[in-house]
Amino acid sequence: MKLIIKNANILGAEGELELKTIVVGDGVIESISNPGVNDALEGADTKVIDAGGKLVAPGFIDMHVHLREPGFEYKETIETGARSAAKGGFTTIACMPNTRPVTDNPDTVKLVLDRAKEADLVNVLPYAAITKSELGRELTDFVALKESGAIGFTDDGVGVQSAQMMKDAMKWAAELGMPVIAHCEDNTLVEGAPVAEGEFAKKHGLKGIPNESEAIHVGRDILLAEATGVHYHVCHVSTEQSIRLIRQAKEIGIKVTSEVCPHHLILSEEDIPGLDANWKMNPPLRSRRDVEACIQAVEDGTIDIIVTDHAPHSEEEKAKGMQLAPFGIVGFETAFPLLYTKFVATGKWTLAKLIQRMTSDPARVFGLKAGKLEPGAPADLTIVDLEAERAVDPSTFASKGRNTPFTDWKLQGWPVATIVSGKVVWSE
Ligand SMILES: NC(=O)N[C@@H](CC(=O)O)C(=O)O
Ligand SMILES: [Zn+2]
Ligand SMILES: [Zn+2]
Repeated sequence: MKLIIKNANILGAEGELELKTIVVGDGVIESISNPGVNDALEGADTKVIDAGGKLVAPGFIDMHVHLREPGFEYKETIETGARSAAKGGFTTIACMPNTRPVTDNPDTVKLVLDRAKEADLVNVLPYAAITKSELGRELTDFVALKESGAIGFTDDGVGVQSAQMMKDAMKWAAELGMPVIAHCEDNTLVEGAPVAEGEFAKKHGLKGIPNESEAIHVGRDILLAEATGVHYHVCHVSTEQSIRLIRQAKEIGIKVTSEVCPHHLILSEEDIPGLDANWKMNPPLRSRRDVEACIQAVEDGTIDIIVTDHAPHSEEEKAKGMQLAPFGIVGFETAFPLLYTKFVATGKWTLAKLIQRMTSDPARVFGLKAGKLEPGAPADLTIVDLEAERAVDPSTFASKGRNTPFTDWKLQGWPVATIVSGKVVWSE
């Protein structure tokens, strides 16, 4: 059966919107034509969606998410996480290995892939751990993990503290042609601190996380990437200093790429309203200066992609308060409207630039066959109502997680339908 999407506004080569008809067959885009050209195809064996002039974009790709299964199903499952992703317009997501057991063995990689297949919603790409149980003591079996379907190695949730361990990991990964994805954090500089150094920490008598705790690892790892030739990708960049180091490394041709989260582009520590753990995440909200540096870095390409770091936790856990609650906020269902409202509707970025950082750029960085609207590409599509405006209401989330600092924010540009391999996996 063919799928025909009529009255689709798609981004043209110059970033302008053009009304087109998209024809999908066998899960693949067959053609993109001017209105009317393919009317004859409409018939018995076709399903027609009238997009009514709404934006039809390549499905969003999120290369940093936490699905919590196996082990923490009370926070999220692969199915609820995948549904939440679909609701946010994402069609491909890459999940972190800080599950229980940690995804440090082929069986767990396979379990994640099997559950994702059963859920049959979005494409789920698993990362595997760099070290066993993410304890930083012993490397995992990279060859077996690659064979089982892992797409890269990371100990996200914690930094790899030993430089020698990181160097060995990079050597092996380089040999296998796999990327190393790093949560950059020096434990000796952050012990027990729940928020960033700054006015908020001072006012509430909390220990502060300094910027160097991130940038020290970024600098160290760039040197190790240079020495080993690995593709090194920096997780959730949040400081001016990290950006300076990445910019310089790119200039001299080291294979480094990086990502940033919507909250680090929009919120600073000055915005935290009080001791509410829905504002607690790792890395923490930093200074306004850091936020501006992150925005600048997305604009000039120092930061390649935008990711959510979707990190659901239960309400009980988040109720433990700023000091004791776990780090992390949910991200799928607010990401696009937040970025559209703050950067595109205000005229700071073009729509094409935002979409690029969420689709073709992640596909380029990680070598995925996705992220583009063209004949032959998988029919992974997102339909977005750029006019729709409404307030964020966590009680409506498909995710089990309700932990967001954006409750009641009035946002514009909401996804209305998500299509994966030509199949509608979510619609309003
Ligand atoms: N980002 C977070 O604040 N938390 C993540 C871990 C991580 O991404 O480092 C989590 O797993 O909850
Ligand atoms: Zn992390
Ligand atoms: Zn993470």
